[in-house]
Amino acid sequence: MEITFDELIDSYLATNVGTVKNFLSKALSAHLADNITALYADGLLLSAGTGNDLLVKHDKRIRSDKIYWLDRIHNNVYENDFFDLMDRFVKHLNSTCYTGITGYEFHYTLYEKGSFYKRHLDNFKQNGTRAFSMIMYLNNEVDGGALRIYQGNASQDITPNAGKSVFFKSNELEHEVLVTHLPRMSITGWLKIAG
Ligand SMILES: O=C(O)CCC(=O)C(=O)O
Ligand SMILES: [Fe+2]
Repeated sequence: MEITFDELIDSYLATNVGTVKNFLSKALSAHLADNITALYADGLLLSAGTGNDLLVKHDKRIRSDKIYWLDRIHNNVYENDFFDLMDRFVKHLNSTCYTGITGYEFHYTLYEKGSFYKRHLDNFKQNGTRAFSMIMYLNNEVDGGALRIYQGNASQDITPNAGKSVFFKSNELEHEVLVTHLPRMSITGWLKIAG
């Protein structure tokens, strides 16, 4: 069993914000970064929306990242390694914390230089199906682009280094992505409970 799983869960239980370095191996994060770079070069990344799926807005004043949804159907060997890792993590989380996660969704995210995502909650509905937010960073070089997470009057900044993962409850913690001065790459997703 990956020790990073327990480190991520323990830090979540202690502070409401789980973080762990090397959730993704160096090799896997490098391959995933290559994939997102290729998708970007091919023009396959889309402007991300906000709000629910029925009413997707593309408001560049709120967020300016670009995304690409991951799916096992794409049959990419590294993306499937990522999904295998997530399957092991969800199984471990459910068996140790009785979280009842039944699904997930993940997308690649690219913040071009100058991009950001203003303060928000990932799940603003009482009964939304997004239970936990989870982000894995793919960048070797970082300049700006911290993830700022708010709790009460306090906030903490998380530097988006390659391999690091962040994990928190989707309907509890407001957060924002500060302006990045270099391209910033990640996989962003949600662990879901039945709706
Ligand atoms: O990339 C991050 O650090 C956070 C992204 C985020 O908040 C989101 O996509 O909802
Ligand atoms: Fe978010």
